Amino acid sequence: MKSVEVNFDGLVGPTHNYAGLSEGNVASLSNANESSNPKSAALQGLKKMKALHDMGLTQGIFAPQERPDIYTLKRLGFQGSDAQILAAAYKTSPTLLASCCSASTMWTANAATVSPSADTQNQKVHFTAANLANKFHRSLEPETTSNILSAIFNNDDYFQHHQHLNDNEHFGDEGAANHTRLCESYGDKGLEIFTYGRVAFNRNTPKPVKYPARQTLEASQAIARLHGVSAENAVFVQQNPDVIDQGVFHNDVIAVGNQNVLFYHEQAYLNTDSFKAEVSQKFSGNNLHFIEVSSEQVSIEDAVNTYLFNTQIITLADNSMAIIAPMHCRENTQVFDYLQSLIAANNPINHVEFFDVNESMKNGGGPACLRLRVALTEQELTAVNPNCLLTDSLYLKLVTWVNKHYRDTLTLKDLSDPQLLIESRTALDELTQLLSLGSVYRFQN
Ligand SMILES: NCCC[C@H](NC(=O)CCC(=O)O)C(=O)O
Repeated sequence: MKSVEVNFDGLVGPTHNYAGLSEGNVASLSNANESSNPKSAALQGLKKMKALHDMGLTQGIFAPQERPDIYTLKRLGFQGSDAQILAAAYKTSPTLLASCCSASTMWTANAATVSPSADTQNQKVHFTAANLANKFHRSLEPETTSNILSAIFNNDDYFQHHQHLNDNEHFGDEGAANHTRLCESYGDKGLEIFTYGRVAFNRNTPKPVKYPARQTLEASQAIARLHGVSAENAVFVQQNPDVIDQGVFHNDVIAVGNQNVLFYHEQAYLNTDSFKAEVSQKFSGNNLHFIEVSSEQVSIEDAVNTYLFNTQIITLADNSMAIIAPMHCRENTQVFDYLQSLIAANNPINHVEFFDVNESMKNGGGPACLRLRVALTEQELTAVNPNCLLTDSLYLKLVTWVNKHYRDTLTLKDLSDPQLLIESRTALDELTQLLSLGSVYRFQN
């Protein structure tokens, strides 16, 4: 049966801001406290979605979450009216308030891990929301993420949803940012590659020294077990701790796969040779392409600054592949030249398109961070909530919706403005109607 890969892009929420919350993420720290432009951020994201839709891909939309997260502030002891809670939280700790206002759910590569039905024992598509336990602001996401996943993939015959892993760093799970899948075509049984940063239950194994390793082996193994992915169809590989210490906080900052292509930096993995041997042995399709980029071609620093590997590799209707890159890759001469040589060389990638997703990049999120890939058979696709799939008319409605509700500048001080809370809830309430999501947010119950 024909299958497609659908990208579900995170719609940027109305409180998008730069708070410097992500230690180990170079862009997040270096842009801390700058003022943001939520309206442009959301429109940039929508433009990318529309462009991929126009290229013939099926494009999905993943709703943002309710922020400010008043419930978390109440749980942490703030009391009174919403306005009093926001004011007191800002006075106590602007960083705490910013954490409860982050629009970080836009990076849907961290929303969940997805195993397509071809890979799983019961032949259903499996979803596990990521617990994102390493960062407080991101640990607020999984419950609503699960609500949204259930509202999009709402059919037990085809879709199975699992509770996020235990909220503890031993099972730190960052979702699809550390998971990629190789396959011949999307409907074939694939090889799922789980990349982890450290082993939680064994202290004597390598790990980064400067920055946190967010994903553990134990979490990756639990996901594979829950999803019913067999050992022959899974590879567990450790990320090179040295590159985590240079700002590669997720594996998708340094590697990306699509079908029979794995595009990665030579320093991405800890034991590259044994990893490649295992992948070659377990990959059941033909013509596997390892596209390995050397440090001489592109340094780790340039990879982190331009997000060369946080690109999307997509398959077009004629079966050729295109690479969807951020503008930073065009502006850096060495990376731009490398990309020209990549598309000219003998491999399936023949085109490159550059996109301005700068508002997201300034928080360390490139094109690949903004999307969650879900490979679906034609039949499964008909079971997906149709209002979460982009059409020309939905695109126009969403652009109008953003222009109506979003601010074009936001500073950390603005996060304590009670009017922002009202604006966000009004916008999200309208959005749940546009996307037919039902009541996925707490304020709606
Ligand atoms: N996959 C890309 C994730 C980027 C995300 N950045 C942030 O949360 C930055 C938020 C801030 O600093 O305001 C992170 O590091 O998890």
